[in-house]
Amino acid sequence: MTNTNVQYGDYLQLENILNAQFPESDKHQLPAHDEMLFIIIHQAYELWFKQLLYEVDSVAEIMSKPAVNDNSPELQTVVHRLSRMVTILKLLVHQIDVMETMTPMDFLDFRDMLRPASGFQSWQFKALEARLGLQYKQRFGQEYYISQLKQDKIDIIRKAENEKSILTLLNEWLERMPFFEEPGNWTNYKAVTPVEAGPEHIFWQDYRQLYSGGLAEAEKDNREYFNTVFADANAGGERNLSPKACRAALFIMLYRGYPLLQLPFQVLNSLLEIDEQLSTWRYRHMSMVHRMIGSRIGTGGSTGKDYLKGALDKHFIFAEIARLTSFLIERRKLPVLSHEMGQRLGFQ
Ligand code: HEM
Ligand SMILES: N[C@@H](CC(=O)c1ccccc1NC=O)C(=O)O
Repeated sequence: MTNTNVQYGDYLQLENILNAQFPESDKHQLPAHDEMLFIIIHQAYELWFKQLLYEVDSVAEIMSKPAVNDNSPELQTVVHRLSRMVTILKLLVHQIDVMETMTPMDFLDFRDMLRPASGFQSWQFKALEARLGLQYKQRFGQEYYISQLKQDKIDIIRKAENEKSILTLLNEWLERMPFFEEPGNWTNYKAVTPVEAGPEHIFWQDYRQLYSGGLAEAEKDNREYFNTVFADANAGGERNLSPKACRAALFIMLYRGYPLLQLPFQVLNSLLEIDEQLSTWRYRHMSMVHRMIGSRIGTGGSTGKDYLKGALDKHFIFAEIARLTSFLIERRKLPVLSHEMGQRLGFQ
């Protein structure tokens, strides 16, 4: 056994973190009991943001490798860490309950002393959004984005924006999915609908026709929408996921029962859950803000609740994955894959 003498308090740097609460109300000698809670809650959030960033960075590192094997321990690690992030985010959503034990009148006791501080200055929160894939051009209220930040913190956010985000890495990973380009998987494919020889892959020709056939009259526009999302001719523009990547993601969702597609499905699913938890947090934060300060402007100078509503509506990161559910068809109508493809995906 290694001979050590690590002490609890030293190890956890308790001298530092337990002596890091300095209420403004004390400085002004205008005691406000709830400011201690306000500080500690924010500190707890920032510690968790740090952990989330640590997990995101590690996931990005694994996904940056030229080939992440779909059935490998590496993908297992990605899934495991993404689910950990989901669990942490759920905790962060619940933590709002504790904040809400403070009443608007108790908040007013110290609110004015905080200006211009606000959550706007949480560079870790912004870096987290950026590392996941939220781009500057997509942000609501760009005028506020870095308005309250000092240059060293702006640099941290810019650096996070310039690294390959999880969304970009997801696109690259999906594009590398090999199954459609291996002819042996498709020679014995039995199309359900009449297909013609042509440039479009037999599976997608078949699937497009199956999908169109199942649409209600009022949904006929979805045919065009299908092509917009999946046809190579429509690559580029504002999209983060290419048609090829979208085809791979849809295929994973459709055939997730095959062993080789189980982990990839969980990757997609955890990313959607991360988006959902972040959005739940934004919603709960916004409602809390409305309850706390009504329609007053924020200490950070924004319109307050209205700004937060705009961010809530626009800051979805994995929306292009979420919208793929419009293109699912019933399991019982799914084309049966060839024996060769079945073997390739792991059923013997
Ligand atoms: C009494 C409780 C709170 C109130 C009234 C409140 C209010 C606000 C307001 C008005 C804004 C918009 C910026 C501004 O103009 O000030 C904002 C932004 C923000 N707040 Fe809070 N907040 C509260 C608690 C929290 C907590 C506990 C956190 C946890 C870290 C937090 C994190 C943030 C973040 C990250 C933003 C930026 C959001 C974005 O740009 O999308 N806030 N908050
Ligand atoms: N923006 C809030 C104040 C506030 O919540 C806050 C102030 C200082 C440090 C963190 C804060 N939390 C989140 O915005 C307000 O306008 O009341």
